[in-house]
Amino acid sequence: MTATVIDGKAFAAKVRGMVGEHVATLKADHGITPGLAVVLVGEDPASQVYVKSKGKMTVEVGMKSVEHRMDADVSEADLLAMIDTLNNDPTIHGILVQLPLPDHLNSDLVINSIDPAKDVDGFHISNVGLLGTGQKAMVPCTPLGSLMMLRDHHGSLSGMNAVVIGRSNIVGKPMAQLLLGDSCTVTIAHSRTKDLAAVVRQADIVVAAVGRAEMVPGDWIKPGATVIDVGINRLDAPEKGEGKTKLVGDVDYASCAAVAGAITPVPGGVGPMTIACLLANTLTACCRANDLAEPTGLTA
Ligand SMILES: Nc1nc2c(c(=O)[nH]1)N[C@@H](CN(C=O)c1ccc(C(=O)N[C@@H](CCC(=O)O)C(=O)O)cc1)CN2
Repeated sequence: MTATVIDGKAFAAKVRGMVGEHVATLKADHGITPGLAVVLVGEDPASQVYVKSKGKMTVEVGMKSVEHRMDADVSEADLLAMIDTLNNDPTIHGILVQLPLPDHLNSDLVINSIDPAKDVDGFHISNVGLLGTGQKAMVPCTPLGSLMMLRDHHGSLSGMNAVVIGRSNIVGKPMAQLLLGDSCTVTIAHSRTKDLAAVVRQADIVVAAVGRAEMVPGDWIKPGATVIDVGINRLDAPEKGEGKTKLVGDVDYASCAAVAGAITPVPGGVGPMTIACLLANTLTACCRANDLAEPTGLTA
């Protein structure tokens, strides 16, 4: 079997198109422009690229984009003061603090200082609790994007066996909650799971979010299963030339694609959906703040 490749780049472009259309209607009918503020602390090169990309795409869908760059040694008090200002700014509907933060900052404290209604990352403890209890929440972008691709590919996920490899607060745990919400039978596996291969072989849906390059081989995959690869790992690629690198996921793509029914590539799979869903979440937050109908097909 050769798997269908789920094209996250194309899907993300479609989602951004839907967001853009809804934003145009919000402006025309209500005079409202959704606003997203992104806070970047320090100079991590990858974070700088992601933040730049977020700003560009925010403007492309017609939203207001604000970027705040703070020095790597910024005090926690100054960062919290910045978030407080954004919490109280009526033109800002979404606030995101780019992760990871430098070690001297308490990420939990910082995230939990964001107004939960503006927490477009869905990382605030209130949103975690709302999602876990099946209530209306802001949903983390990477799991939301993965769910959208799964729904698009399968229609209903009801009754499917899903195995999520990885138990991070950002991907693994919310992904499991979302799959449960769509009536999957969900297993969360991790580095200490006994006989991980046997657990993964039971899955109709495998979500690999373990952060280890090419960890899942094709002989762990049930024939015909759908594989969502959340990993983004940069490896040296001397075969491409001196000093060159390449991106790989958490699954061994070639061997998994030979067995799976469908698979997301890296790059071009889940990654682009993360920013598309950030824009969708900002739109959702703006609609909720203004008591307007939420966009359909862009929420969990
Ligand atoms: N506050 C947050 N911080 C971080 C998040 C997040 O969701 N919220 N996620 C990641 C980084 N990230 C967005 O912030 C992100 C990662 C990857 C991609 C992406 O499109 N990747 C491409 C490859 C890009 C490349 O060539 O390097 C792909 O997979 O095709 C978008 C966003 C950590 N921090």
